[in-house]
Amino acid sequence: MAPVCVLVGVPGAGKTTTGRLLAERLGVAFDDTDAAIERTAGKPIPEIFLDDGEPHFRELERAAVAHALASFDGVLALGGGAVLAPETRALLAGHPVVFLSVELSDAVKRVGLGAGRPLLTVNPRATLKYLMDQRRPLYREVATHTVRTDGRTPADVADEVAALLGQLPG
Ligand SMILES: Nc1ncnc2c1ncn2[C@@H]1O[C@H](COP(=O)(O)OP(=O)(O)OP(=O)(O)O)[C@@H](O)[C@H]1O
Ligand SMILES: O=C(O)C1=C[C@@H](O)[C@@H](O)[C@H](O)C1
Ligand SMILES: [Mg+2]
Repeated sequence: MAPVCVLVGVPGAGKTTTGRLLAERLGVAFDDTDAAIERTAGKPIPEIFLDDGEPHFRELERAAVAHALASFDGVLALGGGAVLAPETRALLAGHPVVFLSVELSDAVKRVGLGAGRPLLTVNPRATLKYLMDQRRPLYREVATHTVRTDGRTPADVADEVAALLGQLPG
């Protein structure tokens, strides 16, 4: 069993929003490693960061991604920072991975004040720029496809991803 599609990208790329729409279109389940971590930990991500720290969150994230890649057969959205882990990048090889790209200006509009996103509570614009610069090469490394999302609706993005998946072998 393996996901039909794995979505990666920075916060605000639209992984959750587009992923849900894509799963509907494909008639498969949707899951989000952020939601899986919250189910396991029994508390929201901002609380995990506060109570246990980011390194503990990253441990939970590595385990959640590994579990989902081995056992989930729908559309899977990864947390924005999941690709930071070399083990996760290695596990993604061989999966259909779509990098949802977004420019800083659209991402800033989409995340607003960063509510619910513990890394973005102070100066979301500067932090997003840092995260994008740090992670863009990692998203590109794991991606089999890249889809631009700037100025496009989630439905339009989901349609393009669905079309790309139709071209994947097997
Ligand atoms: N293509 C789009 N156009 C406009 N708004 C969008 C688009 N995609 C997502 N949004 C909006 O941007 C916000 C963030 O989207 P979403 O939560 O799906 O991002 P994400 O990639 O899952 O972020 P995170 O990594 O923090 O989980 C939501 O309010 C969503 O409605
Ligand atoms: O970009 C990140 O590092 C994060 C993104 C979210 O999806 C969550 O996984 C968490 O808030 C950390
Ligand atoms: Mg999300």
